[in-house]
Amino acid sequence: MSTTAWTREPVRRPDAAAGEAARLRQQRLTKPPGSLGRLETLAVRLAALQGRARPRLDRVRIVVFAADHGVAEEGVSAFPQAVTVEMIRNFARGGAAISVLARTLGASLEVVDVGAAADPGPLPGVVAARQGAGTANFTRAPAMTPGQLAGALGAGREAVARAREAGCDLFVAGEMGIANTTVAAALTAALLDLAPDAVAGRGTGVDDAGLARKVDAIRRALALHRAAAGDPMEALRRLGGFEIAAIAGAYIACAQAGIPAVVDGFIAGAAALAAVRVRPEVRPWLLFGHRSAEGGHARLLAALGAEPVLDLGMRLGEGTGAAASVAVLRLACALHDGMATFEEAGVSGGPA
Ligand SMILES: O=C(O)c1ccc[n+]([C@@H]2O[C@H](COP(=O)([O-])O)[C@@H](O)[C@H]2O)c1
Ligand SMILES: Cc1cc2nc[nH]c2cc1C
Repeated sequence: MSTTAWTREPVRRPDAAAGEAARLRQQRLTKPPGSLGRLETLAVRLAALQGRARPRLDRVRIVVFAADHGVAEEGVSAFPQAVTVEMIRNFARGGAAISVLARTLGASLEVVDVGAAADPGPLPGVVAARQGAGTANFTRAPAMTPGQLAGALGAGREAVARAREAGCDLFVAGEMGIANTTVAAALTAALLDLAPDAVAGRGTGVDDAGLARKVDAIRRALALHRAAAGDPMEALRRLGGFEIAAIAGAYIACAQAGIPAVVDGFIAGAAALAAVRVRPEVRPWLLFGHRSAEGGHARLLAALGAEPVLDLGMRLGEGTGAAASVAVLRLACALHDGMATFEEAGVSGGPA
């Protein structure tokens, strides 16, 4: 039987010397100091995380974790639950937004079924790590049993192990799960002690009545699981979801393996919050790809002290916002690696 003991194993520390070497190189490149703004600091950060003065993003791994949620029966989504498994098939056929972004970036894409309500059966590029046919409705019971939580966290860890084996400069976790904005909002509210209406948004596009049902479902769930709020692992078990726990597990495993991860939108952000609350040393390994349009994401980012790379009004999930940011991160690395120094170019006014 799987356990969560591995989540307490040591986490790597970023390489301060590689970061400092990258910072000094940035000062010598042919531009006024700081003029490339965050393209400079992102390259320096990636250098420290990858332990090399010239970071590279040649091998990007994207993993979409998919699962269903018992709370969907409360009428909190604009779409039916069947969309989760239908989208798993769409990922497998290469027709989803993240499929296009992965192809365009030359990134490898894997899908992990952590527990959609319907079993899609064997599909190319889809790993079955099913913990059940969706979680329990958390307005009535804990979302997961301890065994399911351990299995879901382990599914994330195993995805990182496969990524590492394939060679991985950067890990992107995406998610797919009808009703998971309700789950992410409940978890965020519990971990940040916020009111349900401060974190609930329209998700896939619920109307006013749907939003009211969502706020009410979160309110009832927080009341039922009140005692777990101070224990992030228990909050994740009671108020989380299979794909959210898998992503939290993946972030912890990335920090243990020394692989930087780019966090996607609101749902991945809630997983990041849970991972950081369980293991605060995970935080330096996380870059934040974008600010989602979903209500609540801005507060979540603020609580994590995170400044996202992009703000494009996206709210799709699947890892799409993080994947879009990879293009910018690659530009940061290319500038850092390819620009001439003042000395090389014979340009005056460089550092002494
Ligand atoms: O990533 C985000 O910020 C985001 C914001 C809104 C919706 N989503 C996606 O939409 C689905 C959840 O929306 P909902 O309305 O069913 O809770 C799920 O599959 C997510 O990937 C994702
Ligand atoms: C079609 C569709 C695609 C998605 N991708 C992520 N969440 C989604 C939700 C819906 C409804």
